[in-house]
Amino acid sequence: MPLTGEYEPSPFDWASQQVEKYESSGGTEGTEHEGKPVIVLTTKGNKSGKIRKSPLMRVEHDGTYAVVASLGGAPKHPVWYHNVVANPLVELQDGPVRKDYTAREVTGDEKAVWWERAVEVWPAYAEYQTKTDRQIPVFVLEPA
Ligand SMILES: C[C@H](OP(=O)(O)OC[C@@H](O)[C@@H](O)[C@@H](O)Cn1c2nc(=O)[nH]c(=O)c-2cc2ccc(O)cc21)C(=O)N[C@@H](CCC(=O)N[C@@H](CCC(=O)O)C(=O)O)C(=O)O
Repeated sequence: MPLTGEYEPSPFDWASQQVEKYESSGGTEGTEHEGKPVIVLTTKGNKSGKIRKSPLMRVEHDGTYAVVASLGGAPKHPVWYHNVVANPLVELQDGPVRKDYTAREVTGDEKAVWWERAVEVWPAYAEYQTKTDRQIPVFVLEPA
């Protein structure tokens, strides 16, 4: 069941413009960042109830995805993290395919496996983690 509510574009112009290009092209344009694949995560605002969309690096294994709340190694989590914690039912668009997923934050060995997969796709994640004491969260998204 798709998330419903009023869509509020990100105030980060490059992010909202990438979402716009991604969605208006049916997932055929705006699907990369520095040559690497990107997905669009749709979440429900945990305070406003608005629909929020975040382009994120694509980390996938056997039909399961992971999203990494890195925000470039900033001291605080991206706010979409709090949306997912509050409302684990999310949507993920990968190219032309958009589906519902249930997100859960992973820890320990399971996180280590997904972190390795994430760094393989986007090595900068490892660098981001060295920039902050914050443990960069990873969610695994399983088909809802
Ligand atoms: C700027 C802020 O965005 P954010 O949710 O913190 O997310 C910041 C970034 O993570 C987000 O822009 C990502 O898309 C950036 N980004 C990546 N960010 C990552 O964290 N990981 C990635 O792998 C990643 C890849 C990526 C690739 C391409 C690209 O263009 C951007 C990429 C934002 O949207 N703030 C809104 C509020 C958004 C919101 O969700 N509000 C909630 C309340 C949230 C709360 O305060 O609890 C609500 O509506 O209820 C505002 O200030 O009005």
